[in-house]
Order: sequence, then C-alpha cells, then structure tokens
Amino acid sequence: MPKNKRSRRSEPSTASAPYSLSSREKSHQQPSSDQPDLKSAGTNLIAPNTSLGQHFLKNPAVVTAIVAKAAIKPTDVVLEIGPGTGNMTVPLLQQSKHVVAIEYDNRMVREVLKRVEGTDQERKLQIIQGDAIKTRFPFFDVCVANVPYQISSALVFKLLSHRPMFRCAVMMFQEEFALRLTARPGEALYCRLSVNTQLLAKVDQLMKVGRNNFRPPPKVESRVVRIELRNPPPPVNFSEWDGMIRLLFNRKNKTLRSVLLTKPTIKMLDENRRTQKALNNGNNNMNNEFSMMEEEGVEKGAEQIIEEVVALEQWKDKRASKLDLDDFLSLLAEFNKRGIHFA
Ligand SMILES: C[S@@+](CC[C@H](N)C(=O)[O-])C[C@H]1O[C@@H](n2cnc3c(N)ncnc32)[C@H](O)[C@@H]1O
Repeated sequence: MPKNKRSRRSEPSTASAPYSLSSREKSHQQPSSDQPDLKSAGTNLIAPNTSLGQHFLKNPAVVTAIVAKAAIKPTDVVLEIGPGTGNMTVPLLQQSKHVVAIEYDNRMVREVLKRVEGTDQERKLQIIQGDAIKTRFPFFDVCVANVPYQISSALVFKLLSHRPMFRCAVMMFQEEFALRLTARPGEALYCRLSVNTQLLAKVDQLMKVGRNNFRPPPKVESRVVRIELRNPPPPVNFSEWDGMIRLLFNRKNKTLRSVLLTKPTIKMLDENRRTQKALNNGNNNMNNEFSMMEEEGVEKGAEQIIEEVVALEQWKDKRASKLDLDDFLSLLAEFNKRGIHFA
C-alpha cells in the first residue's frame, strides 16, 4: 500500500465521487455460496481515501482464507483493526462470540453498521471510532487486521506489549514489512523490527496476496502473517533491550566496536551509568554491582568497558546484521554485568 504519511485529520473525509467498478472488478466480486458476499459492502459508493490506506479486499476467497487462518472459536472475542466496509467483519461475526472493530473513518463505521443492521450479527458487534494506535485495546482472543501499511510497525509493537496475552493475530502487511518480521541473521531485510518481534513472538508467513485482490489496487504486494506471543515472555527488560538493539541496528553492517565507540554513545552510556548508580545509592543497596566495584576500586568508564567487551573472543569483529537473538541476549548480559545499561 502507499507509503504516504499517516493522515490525522480532525474531520474524517466524506465521499467526493462515486467509485464505480470496472466489469473485470465486478466479475471478481461474484461470491460463491460459501464465501462472503462482498457486493453488499457498498464500497462502490464510497470513494476510498488512500491516505488512510483504504484498499478494500474485493476477493471473497482471500477474505475466507484469512478468516480460516485465524481459526476462530465460537467463544472467541475478536479484535478487528480497520474493518473498512466490513468485508471481513461479517464472516468474523459469524464465527465468533463478539467482534470489537476499531475504525478511524466514520464513513466506514456507518457502512459496517448498515451492513449488519437488522441481522443476527448486529448485537455481537461493537465499533470504536478512532485511531487504533491511540485506542486502548479491549480484551480479545484473536486479532484480525488488514491495516493501512503506514501504521504496521506501531501496531505490531502495540500488540507485542498487549496484556493479557491473546491467542494469535492474523494480519495483512505490505510484503517487505511481513518479510522483515521473519528475516534471519545475514538476510538483507534483517533489522530491529525482526529482532524485537522474534524476541517477543513467533511469526509465521501464511500467504501472499497480490495487488489485484484489492480495490483500488495498492502499489505493492501483500502477505498475511500469524503472530503468537511467546508465553512466558523472555526475562529481559524490553526498554533496555530495545535501547541496545536500536543502537546496533543504526549501522548494522559495522562492527560492534565501531558502532558503540562513538562519542555520543559513550556519553549516553556514562550518563545511564551515573543515573543507575544514583538510583542504587538512593536505594542504599550495598549488594549492588556498583558498590561491589567501588569496594574493589575497579570503577571504569563506559569507553573502557565497551573496549573490554568487544575485545572478547565471541564479539571481536562481529556485526549486528549477523547476530541472532541468543547472541544479543548474551551481549546485553555481558554489558549489564559490568554496570552498562542501555536505558
Ligand atoms: C486496508 S483497509 C481494509 C478494510 C477492510 N478490512 C478490508 O479488508 O477490506 C484499512 C482500513 O483501516 C482504516 N484505518 C486507517 N487508519 C486507521 C487507524 N489509525 N486506526 C483504525 N483504522 C484505520 C481505514 O479507514 C480502512 O477502513
């Protein structure tokens, strides 16, 4: 989908011109008996606002496949982000106990409501109008989303930290974003997003979805992934972890030594060290790492400690682009042991 900036308009836009279907699109919309009827979606009456990522799924087979991958149980509460005109909302309602949908555009909110009005599904649907990133998520078992690609990253991080844990999230993303989620060390797409997501969740690639399955077609191909949070979560302070990963992936192909031994990084780590020390002194904890180091008269600055760590055999000449989760976890432990903290 387009890489436009997120639009944050105070007034959601209204349709300026009818959006009519080409005959090819019409033929795509013929539902089979076991597929959702997307014809009643009314998307042909509303001009899609592409700055809100409004590319609606028009192929009922894709909708059915996504909903099937979510393996929804009749007792489930489903969270849908960006229901649009409700193409997925209707089958989700049919299979679950309750659907909470968060939609930014009030034209879409009206459209979904219109679609279920007077049906058995009406009482099972709750729509929240607002920005999904700023909205507090309710309790849910499964999340299903075909979202504007400009909020993908914020949404993934929001889901990764959501509690209580949910069973899974089945989500459509721009192809490259989806591939970043599962990229492995040494692959070109391996990045901070890959490492952070894989630390906190298991991600599976489920299917590719071509541009022509959407109306209007986005500029890029898409993929559907399933995200399952690791339970229990890894025993790591995430802000500290992310502080280190963010630094190292700023220049992922440089050696750890050259990324960490820069003036601003040393300054920042020394400041963190002083803060940590003040906090620890405030807590009057005589057993902490600083008081032990002071007693031994071995207190060092961040620069010296970084030199020491990156000279260790396992880190010598290593680059973030080639390190895996276990490597990063032991690197962080190595620094923490010496009183260096990244947050
Ligand atoms: C790609 S369309 C998908 C519509 C529908 N789920 C489908 O598959 O046909 C994305 C939807 O997300 C909505 N949206 C955009 N930004 C949003 C945000 N920040 N929070 C919630 N919904 C948003 C758009 O208005 C649009 O209806």
